[in-house]
Amino acid sequence: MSTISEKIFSKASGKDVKANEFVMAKVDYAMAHDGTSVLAVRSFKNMGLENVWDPKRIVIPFDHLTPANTETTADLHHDIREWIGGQGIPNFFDVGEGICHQVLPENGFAMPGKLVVGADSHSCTYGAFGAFGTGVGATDMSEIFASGELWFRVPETIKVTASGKLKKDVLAKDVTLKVIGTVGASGATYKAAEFYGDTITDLSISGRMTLSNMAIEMGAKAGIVPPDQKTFDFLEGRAVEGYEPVYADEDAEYCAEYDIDGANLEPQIALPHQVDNVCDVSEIEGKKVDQVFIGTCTNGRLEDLEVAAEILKGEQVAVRTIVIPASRSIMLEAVRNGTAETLLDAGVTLGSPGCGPCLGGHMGVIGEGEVCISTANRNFRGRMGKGGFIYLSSPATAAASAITGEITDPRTV
Ligand SMILES: CC(C)[C@H](C(=O)O)[C@@H](O)C(=O)O
Ligand code: SF4
Repeated sequence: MSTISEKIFSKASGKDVKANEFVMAKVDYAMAHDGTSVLAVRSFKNMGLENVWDPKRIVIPFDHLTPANTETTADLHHDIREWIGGQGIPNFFDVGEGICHQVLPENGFAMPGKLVVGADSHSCTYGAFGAFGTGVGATDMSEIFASGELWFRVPETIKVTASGKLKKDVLAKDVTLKVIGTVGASGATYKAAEFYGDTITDLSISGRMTLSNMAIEMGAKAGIVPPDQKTFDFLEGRAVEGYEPVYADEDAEYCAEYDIDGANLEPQIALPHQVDNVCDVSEIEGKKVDQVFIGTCTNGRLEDLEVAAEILKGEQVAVRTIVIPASRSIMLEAVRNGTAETLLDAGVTLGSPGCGPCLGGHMGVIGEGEVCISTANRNFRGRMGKGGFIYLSSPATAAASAITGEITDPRTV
């Protein structure tokens, strides 16, 4: 009678464990990016350590401030590159390769049954593949760099079931926002979520990543989709090693259960400045926007760019619209299949793969009082620029709003 998390932690700690037990767990893959590796490496060196536990199990993508925005960033990138070279870490993804949470799955590091820990809160994205993916702080990451292990309290699990076929232009992001609006921004604090129901199994891998990615926005340690044939097909020829899918037992214990009506779901939007401040897009249609941003580890995948291109085809954007593919391979595919051309024809600014303006560092920061509709996962006050207002939506709603210059239900354009 175990949940997926209890089973993964049992395997990772070598003993049968239940929710709320403390365990020392062996980490399968450890990730830090340009932002957090700086602190993790500093802490690693402060411990007087020389060599990491296993270079092959560490993955470092540069994505947050790439290409470097200031001399300070360039210097930090330089120092980390040197450290990576010195440690012989083979899985280094430099400027332009993409966002960590896209790069790891694309390169087969996110696999069913594995414990994948990242020094970034959205490491829960790997749950889309049936892994226990979770974020930790940079100093915890330095412990993993040193020993390959970290202590955890095995989380209790909430069960979220979404049923019914989604209507046209209602996307994975709308399901995700509905889940967060229902559970609340702290409704799953220190718990894991497991996602069930035909709405979820019908989602593409990309859509499942959107859902798992935002598990942390309801406080969850992990957001796990049980692996199925779609997962195995995606991992075929990609997984870096063998894996064993893990499923919950029929009589697994959940601390709370939520049901989502997928069939009657409308396009959703999160209003400033809280991610669970969610309503139907139709309720706030007409609100003027200054900028549209389509990208991030939540919605910067090919499918998202294609949805936007389909809506923008033959149209012109009314406001500045920034599209940033989540990885180089996505960008390449978008160039090859004409998606990039359609977007550029419509007046879009195409950015190089990475986090872009998601956390207000560069490439589309907004000004005082400005409104941005974004496909990202967070709309905290000041996140994309002091005094700005962020609305979170699907790429369809964002693209429709780009045409009109105001928040627009994608079914009306
Ligand atoms: C910079 C990093 C630590 C941060 C995170 O952990 O989430 C960032 O990726 C974010 O989305 O705010
Ligand atoms: S795209 Fe945004 S949410 Fe995702 S890792 Fe980068 S900064 Fe964090």
